[in-house]
Amino acid sequence: MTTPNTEGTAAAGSPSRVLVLNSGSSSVKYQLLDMSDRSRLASGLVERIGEETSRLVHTPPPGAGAVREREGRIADHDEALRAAAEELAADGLGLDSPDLAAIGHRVVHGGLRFTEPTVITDEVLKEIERLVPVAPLHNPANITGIRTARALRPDLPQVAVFDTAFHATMPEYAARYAIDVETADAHRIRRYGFHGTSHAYVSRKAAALLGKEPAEVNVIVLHLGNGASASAVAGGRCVETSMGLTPLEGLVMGTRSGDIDPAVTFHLKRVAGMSADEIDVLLNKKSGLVGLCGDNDMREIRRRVDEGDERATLAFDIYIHRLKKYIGAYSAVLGRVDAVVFTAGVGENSGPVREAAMAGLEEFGLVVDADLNAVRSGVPRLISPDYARVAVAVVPTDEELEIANQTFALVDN
Ligand SMILES: Nc1ncnc2c1ncn2[C@@H]1O[C@H](COP(=O)(O)OP(=O)(O)O)[C@@H](O)[C@H]1O
Ligand SMILES: CC(=O)OP(=O)(O)O
Ligand SMILES: [Mg+2]
Repeated sequence: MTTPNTEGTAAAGSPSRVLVLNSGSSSVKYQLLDMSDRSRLASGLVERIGEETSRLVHTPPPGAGAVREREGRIADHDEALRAAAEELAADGLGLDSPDLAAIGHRVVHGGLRFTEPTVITDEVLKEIERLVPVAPLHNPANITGIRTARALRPDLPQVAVFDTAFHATMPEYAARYAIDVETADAHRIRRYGFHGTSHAYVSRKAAALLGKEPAEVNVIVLHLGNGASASAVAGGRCVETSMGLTPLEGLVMGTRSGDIDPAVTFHLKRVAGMSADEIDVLLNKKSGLVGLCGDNDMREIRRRVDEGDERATLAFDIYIHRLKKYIGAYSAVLGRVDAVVFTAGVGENSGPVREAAMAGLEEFGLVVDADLNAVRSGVPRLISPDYARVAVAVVPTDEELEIANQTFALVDN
């Protein structure tokens, strides 16, 4: 890891800050980090972009005042980023600062080509655009973020860090679908996997929590946010993950179905008369937890479960059942499992999800300690008892820090 030189002549005053943009389909998370000590200077979230009820929440540097909020329509990701830039400027941390070394962007789909952090040129941007059909909810937002950031600071290196990159090590037998090889290859149809920045960061942190090197451990990472995915990481390398050509395959998610029989789509077209676009919206935005019970926030679902609500209970049970199938499958893929690790919004915060997902898996060496599971904390921690054969852990993810590290490593030379 490079530590910027703050003394001497050549590097004196060399820029050491990185702005990270994590643009989702209807949100932007941003963070400004000082890479000399990896501290977070300011951060924020713009959510419900495109709706009347958009909201920006900005956290200024420690000691520089209270969290600020703006409510009211923010039309698109361009406007969102400009609003974020205004908030940063109000803290004296504007994008025009000479201290800024680079802007790092989360880009969800990197296809076959991008398996490393990449400085964004016109040609790279074109390739990210070409991948829109396989990440229709995500790549367009990432592209808008890149365009606006380039317009605001055309002189600055902009770096793309890809969700797919960490999964590029999957063996061919895990990455390939069992469909006609020529057709698959002609259209680059294969399993790419997503949330890779998180799976990489969390699997490394989990090894550290066990007092081991990443190369020494096999872990199953469960990234359970609004989008959700599992990965099997053997000795620091991803060998399996639950998302595929697009972020639709795998686990039950907030609004996405995860695995279904692909024939459901022909059936919807032939029998229900739906178009490909309508089926896309159904499976990506109106399915998963929201399709099953009308809510996609796990807090609300748990509240309803506790009140005895049948639809919420069934939705919860389907979510947990799918998780268990993946834990079992990935245990078999790995052969030996050292840790099962929960992360992201649901994984980090929902004790009931962790408890239910581990229930009945004692034969796999998986046990959760109820007291440890009830602890609320922002640091990596074990929730399994000492005697358990396999560690169960909660490791908060930090995609922004990981993107900042990869971005800075690329530009700081
Ligand atoms: N205290 C909590 N208990 C249970 N679930 C929570 C809690 N806080 C957040 N969540 C869940 O986390 C989800 C958001 O996770 P996050 O990782 O931020 O998702 P994304 O990055 O996809 O927006 C929410 O939709 C909600 O279901
Ligand atoms: C790839 C993906 O599903 O991302 P998110 O969870 O941010 O929607
Ligand atoms: Mg996320």
